[in-house]
Amino acid sequence: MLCRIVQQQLSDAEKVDKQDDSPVTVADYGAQVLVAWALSRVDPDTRLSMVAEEDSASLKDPSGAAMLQRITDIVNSVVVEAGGEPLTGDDVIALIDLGQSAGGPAGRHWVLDPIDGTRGFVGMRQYAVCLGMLQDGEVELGVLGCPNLPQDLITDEDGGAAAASRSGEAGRGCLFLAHRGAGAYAADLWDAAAPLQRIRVNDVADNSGARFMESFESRHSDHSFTGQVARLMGVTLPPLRMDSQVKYGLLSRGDASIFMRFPPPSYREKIWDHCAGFVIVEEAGGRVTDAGGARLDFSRGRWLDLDRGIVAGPPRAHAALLTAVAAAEAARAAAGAGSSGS
Ligand SMILES: Nc1ncnc2c1ncn2[C@@H]1O[C@H](COP(=O)(O)O)[C@@H](OP(=O)(O)O)[C@H]1O
Ligand SMILES: [Mg+2]
Ligand SMILES: [Mg+2]
Ligand SMILES: [Mg+2]
Repeated sequence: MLCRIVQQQLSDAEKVDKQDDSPVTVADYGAQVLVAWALSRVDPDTRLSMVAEEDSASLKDPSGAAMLQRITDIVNSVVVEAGGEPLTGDDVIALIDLGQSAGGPAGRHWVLDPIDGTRGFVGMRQYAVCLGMLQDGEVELGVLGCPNLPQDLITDEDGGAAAASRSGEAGRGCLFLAHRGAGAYAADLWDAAAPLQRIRVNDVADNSGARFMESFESRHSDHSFTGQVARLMGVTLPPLRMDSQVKYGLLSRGDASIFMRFPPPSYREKIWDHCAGFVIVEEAGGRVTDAGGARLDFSRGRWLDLDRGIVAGPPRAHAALLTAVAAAEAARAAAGAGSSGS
């Protein structure tokens, strides 16, 4: 709800000042504080170990005082409504700092991306609040809150209308959740009493009918390489380009059957960008691996160690993906060798 309020304010303010991206900062921090606050409240006697994206350094600086006040105010509007005591600025900093855990293979760690898809949030597109739970190195729980995502299957060819945000519009707002061994589910994000619906990946028999997903931002994933892989797989539909882990939700629900992410070689993936989505896809019957076929390993701390990129899909499509990636790389290497020799 906090994120939805801020995104709405952002769309109103956009007409005034396009350069001011401080509202998104308020929402990133605000969501991180609220999740840490809610988890601490459930289990007040245990100090949470949390691996989260945001840190409080800039808020501790005197120049961050006004921002800290804005965050505290908006967080308190939600805390008070939930029956809690208002938080002070120091409480807010302490809750943000819970997110500095190093994670690792032992014990319980909550993994949080308070707003995944920040570019989508600012651009009035898709974003997600993403929370996972690691227990002794394995992802046991995952939750994705997707305020702008259509509740119905996406049927338009390129998903363009679905990718764009319709904040507050009826039929938008999905919650995806999974508990290892107990399946993956979807529900109406705005209705806590809504029934959970079991979801499954869609293992299409013929890739020509498959839809593939990738980042909206070409800086985050090489669109030309993924297009080449899709062609080699026989995919004919245009890509569905969306921000954030909503893509893992859509894969789990069967809106699309192929997910690819090939960032620049120097980029290191963070665990909070994939943790919640990973267990949801696996519990929906899918696979999520690096381009070499190794299952993602969240037990190594705040980062993932990957071979090139990430590919995901139902078992049959996933196997076809690994083959096509290898073929696309071989073709690229051959073309590179050819051009350097000429
Ligand atoms: N050059 C890059 N390559 C790959 N991922 C990047 C990137 N720069 C940022 N990202 C990550 O991509 C995430 C968004 O994923 P997607 O591309 O699927 O929308 C960002 O999460 P945040 O928005 O939480 O910062 C960020 O962590
Ligand atoms: Mg992220
Ligand atoms: Mg984020
Ligand atoms: Mg970020």
